[in-house]
Amino acid sequence: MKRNILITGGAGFIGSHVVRLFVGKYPDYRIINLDRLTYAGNLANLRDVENRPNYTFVKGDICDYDAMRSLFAEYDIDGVIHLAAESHVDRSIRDPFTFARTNVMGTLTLLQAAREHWNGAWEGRRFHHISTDEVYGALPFDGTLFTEQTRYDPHSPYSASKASSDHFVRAFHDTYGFPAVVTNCSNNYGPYQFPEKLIPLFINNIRHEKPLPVYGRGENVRDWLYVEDHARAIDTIFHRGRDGETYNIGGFNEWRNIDLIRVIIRTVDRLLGRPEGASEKLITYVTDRAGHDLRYAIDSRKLKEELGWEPSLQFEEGIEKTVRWYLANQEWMDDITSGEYERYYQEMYTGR
Ligand SMILES: Cc1cn([C@H]2C[C@H](O)[C@@H](COP(=O)(O)OP(=O)(O)O[C@H]3O[C@H](CO)[C@@H](O)[C@H](O)[C@H]3O)O2)c(=O)[nH]c1=O
Repeated sequence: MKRNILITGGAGFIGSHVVRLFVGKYPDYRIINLDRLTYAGNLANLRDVENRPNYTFVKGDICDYDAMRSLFAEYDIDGVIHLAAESHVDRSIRDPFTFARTNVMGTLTLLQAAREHWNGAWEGRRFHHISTDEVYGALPFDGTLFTEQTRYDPHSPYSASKASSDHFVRAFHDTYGFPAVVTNCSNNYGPYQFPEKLIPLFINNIRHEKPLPVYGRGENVRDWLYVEDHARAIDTIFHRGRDGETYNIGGFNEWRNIDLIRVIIRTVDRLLGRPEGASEKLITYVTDRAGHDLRYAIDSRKLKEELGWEPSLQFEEGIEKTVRWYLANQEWMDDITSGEYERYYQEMYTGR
């Protein structure tokens, strides 16, 4: 079947994996990647697909209503996978306006453009909104999990903006019958992640023997999922999920930050031929993140039971692959860690 699918934020970390999967797996689909190319958007993430005949890149801003209307008309878009977002919690603490603009107004703008273009003919159309488990707030260390019924309780400006965007998507479904689905995923890791996030930041710092800034006492817990498994879940839900539903996506793979950091240190040291534990000395406990959520853990049984998806990669294998990728792609890392990044890094971590 021929389809015209708009993927927003396709030059970002998760977006680039979704674009790669769809371009390769669905030669009959036309994949339009819309990205504003902010600091985190990088066309180098898509070098291997940029010349494929079913792939088109468009530089643009999801907040630009006229541009979005023209885009829907020009490509006669019938499906949207919306990943474009500001995603880094620490940045949201310093600059909440940007998060409200992109994540809330950007999502609303896209919803309106899609609603206008589809004009009530919902059959065969779909708006898949990609969100986060952070909207659910924080869990204690008691084994409980976020389910699709968990009440929203966001704490950071980032998660507040994502929660708001999720509410707009559901409001469009409930008010207009708009064909939307929402997914909330846990922490992703893998190739092409911007090195402000824990795993690529620490791999790069270990390589350069720079301090590893552990927030607080390193006791916060996150659930980690390999990014290609997330992309497969999106493929499954985009095609077979039910309108108006929410699906949680997670790895059933909880790690305390400090334990995860030790695994990364061991893996990088081994692959660089350094003595075991040599880089442990780089661990530096720093001031905690304001409002730092203690624990995220997600129950993705609904997705497994209804649609048969489950993570395919064991964490040990995923981390090994990820570390190897960053060490083998130092040029990619060097390109994005020059200029503006260096200023951000200094501001963020000097004297923290
Ligand atoms: C960057 C950094 C992070 N941390 C801690 C904070 C968190 O407890 C944990 C992971 O941090 P981050 O990599 O920033 O990810 P986190 O805040 O959990 O949020 C991620 O995961 C979310 C899904 O849970 C996504 O919605 C977000 O977009 C994504 O950024 O490591 C440190 O201890 N030191 C650091 O330098």
